[in-house]
This record gives sequence, structure tokens and C-alpha cells, in this order.
Amino acid sequence: MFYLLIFLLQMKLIKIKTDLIKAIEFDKRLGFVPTMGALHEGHKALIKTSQKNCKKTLVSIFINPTQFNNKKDFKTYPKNLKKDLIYLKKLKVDYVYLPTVKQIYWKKNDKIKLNKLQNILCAKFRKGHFEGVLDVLDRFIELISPQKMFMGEKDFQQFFLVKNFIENKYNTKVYICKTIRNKNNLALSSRNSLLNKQSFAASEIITKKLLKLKKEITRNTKNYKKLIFILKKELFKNFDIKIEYLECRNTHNLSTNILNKPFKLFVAYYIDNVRLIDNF
Ligand SMILES: Nc1ncnc2c1ncn2[C@@H]1O[C@H](COP(=O)(O)OP(=O)(O)OP(=O)(O)O)[C@@H](O)[C@H]1O
Ligand SMILES: CC(C)(CO)[C@@H](O)C(=O)[O-]
Ligand code: BAL
Repeated sequence: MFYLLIFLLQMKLIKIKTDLIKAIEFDKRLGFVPTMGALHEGHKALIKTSQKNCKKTLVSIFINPTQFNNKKDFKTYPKNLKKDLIYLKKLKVDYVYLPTVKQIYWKKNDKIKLNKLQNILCAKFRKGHFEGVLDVLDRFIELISPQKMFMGEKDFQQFFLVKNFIENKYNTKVYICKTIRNKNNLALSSRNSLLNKQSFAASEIITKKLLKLKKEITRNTKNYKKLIFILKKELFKNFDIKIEYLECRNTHNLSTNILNKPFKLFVAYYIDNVRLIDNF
């Protein structure tokens, strides 16, 4: 433990808000990568992008309770702080911020509300989720004032809402980083570690079918609803999954106006009681 502590001490591990403010006070070109831990190559891609574009990089690990709409999901969210810190040390991250709930929620902020048009996809099925995400990132940015923040394309709706909210309120610029996938194109995600072997393999097959569906819709966009209906039927027949949504949205405004427009296929489904999301 002592050696781990020494090993980790070289990396600025910060738990107290005042220590954070002191540590970064002269860092004008700071890159910020917010995470909930259980780090993987997807987070590594964000960190590498921050290190390429910013003088210093700060990574936060905070499993934000207010964005969880399901107690079990919060309770079972994967955690391995020791492994995460060693991972970040190897990546030569400058600062790691590990706040407590009390540190983050020390004051009451104005209530954040989504409008009706935003109540789609994960906002529709995870009541209060994005209000929680926007609130916690508002608090992080107010505290850190990074020049840039980096987020993953895997959570495209999150990026879309966060970019709009944060860039309207702060000078921080929010950047999207490509989704990192495994060799069978399954999007890396902390929750993947909660899947048993069968469900993990099934998720890889489902991903392959969704990638094929995206190609079919790109070729034949006007029939996208029929193509989605056909695949949904096949997935229900062959897999023990519950699909929350499988829909196409315009990538500029997340509307359903996709004819001759850039669009993504969005999916959220439960497999083995684990909720996975992706977009293609
Ligand atoms: N496979 C990935 N490729 C690129 N970015 C990713 C990937 N997975 C997560 N991210 C990004 O990492 C940041 C932190 O996400 P988080 O810590 O919730 O990890 P996660 O893998 O998304 O976990 P989960 O989806 O199970 O909650 C977010 O901006 C998220 O979009
Ligand atoms: C951005 C974030 C770290 C805020 O808690 C979380 O929503 C996540 O990990 O995507
Ligand atoms: N990156 C996903 C965050 C969440 O599921 O709360």
C-alpha cells in the first residue's frame, strides 16, 4: 500500500476542492475528461485527445448519483478505483480529481429543465438523467474552467445536450471523440463488464446486425421505418432483450427529419438486466 501511495503521489491526486483550485490556478490550457471510472480504451482515447490538444489534462472520476434514474443501476455501477488510478498514471495524466458528493453538491444550483423537444431517446426513458448530467458538469466547469472538455460519441445525445449547455454558459469548448469499439465492433462501455459471457457475445451479434441495418437504411432511407420494424422483430425472436428505442435521428438537431440529411441510428436495450446504448 505504501509503495502504491508513493507511486500514485507523483500523479496529482486531488480530493479537496481548495486543493484543486490551487493546483490548477495557473493552468490556462487545461483539458478536462469527466468520467465515472471503470476506465477502458474509450476513456483512454478521450485522454489522449486531450493530451494532444491541451497543455495539461485533468480527469475526474465521480459516479454522479443524480443522473441515475434506477437505484440498482447506481448500486451495481462498476467500480475499481485502484485499477483506474494505475491506468491514469500509466497514461501520464496530470491531475485526477476524486470529489465526494458533498464536495460537488455543496450548494443549491438553479434547477435545470429539458424542453419537450429534448425529451427523446435516453431523456424519455431515463427521467431526470440529463438534468443530472448537465447539473454535475455545470458544477465541474464552474470549478475547473477548462479550456476544452472531451466527451465520447457513444453517448451522442449527452454530447449534443452538454455542448449546447456548456458552450452557451462558459468559455469551455466541448469536443466529441470517436466511439472506440472492440474487435467485433461492440462499443466499449463500463457496463459491458456486468454482462455474462453469453450476453456479451449476443451484444456483439446485435451490434453487427445494427451496423448492417444502418447501411441498409443509408441505401434506402425512405423505407427506414419498415427496415427497423423487420430487424426489431428478428432481435425479439432471437435474443432475450428489451429494446427501449431503435430509431433514426438527424445529427444536427436530433429531429426525425432524416431524408437527405446526416443521421444516426440510435439504440438502447436491456440485456441480462444491463442497459447498453450505441449509435451508428
Ligand atoms: N467506447 C467509447 N468510446 C469513446 N468514448 C467513450 C466510450 N465509452 C465511454 N466514453 C466516454 O467516456 C466518458 C465517460 O463515460 P463513462 O465514465 O460513463 O463511461 P462509459 O463507458 O460510458 O460507461 P457506461 O456507458 O457504462 O456508463 C463519456 O464522455 C463517454 O461518452
Ligand atoms: C459525463 C459524465 C462523467 C457526467 O457524470 C457521465 O455522464 C459519463 O460518464 O458519461
Ligand atoms: N456514459 C453514460 C453515463 C450514464 O449512463 O449515466
